[in-house]
Amino acid sequence: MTDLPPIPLRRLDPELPVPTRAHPGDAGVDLCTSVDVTLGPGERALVGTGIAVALPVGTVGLIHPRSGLAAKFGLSVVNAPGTVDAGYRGEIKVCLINHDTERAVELRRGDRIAQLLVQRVELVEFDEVDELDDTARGSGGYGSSGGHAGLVKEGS
Ligand SMILES: O=c1ccn([C@H]2C[C@H](O)[C@@H](COP(=O)(O)OP(=O)(O)OP(=O)(O)O)O2)c(=O)[nH]1
Repeated sequence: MTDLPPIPLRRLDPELPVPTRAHPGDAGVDLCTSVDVTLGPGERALVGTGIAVALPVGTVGLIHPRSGLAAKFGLSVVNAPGTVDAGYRGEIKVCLINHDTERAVELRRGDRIAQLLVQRVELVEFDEVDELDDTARGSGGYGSSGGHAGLVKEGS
């Protein structure tokens, strides 16, 4: 359910299906690879999906991995989530990576390899200042709150 109008989509590869949700209410629509590809352990490849879209300004397309392929084969997206800018009209591509250390992943043309989510984004401007306001977190990050034996608190 959205108040955005339907997003224009071109099938650059008419034999591949229009991306759809696996179930009503799913956040993403599945993207297919337009090519056969075998990824050895640790290998990556940029694959086409055969589709191009015209996203409205104020939205972004995010390319996420599919959790089933990630859990079962170690397949992910190198730059997850990939960013599809509203002004982009080229073919959506997915930079896949096989994180498994032993087994190759074989993908066939038409396999659903990733998912595309469309979200609204704030197109903010930035205002350079000399000082930022104080907060409880301050400049703490990168595990500063602990929660794991390997995350040693600064100063301890
Ligand atoms: O997973 C992705 C990521 C990006 N793109 C396309 C759409 C996006 O609008 C464009 C540029 O992506 P990004 O800004 O992430 O790449 P860049 O390396 O900064 O390239 P550029 O200099 O063209 O912005 O490439 C994809 O098809 N798939």
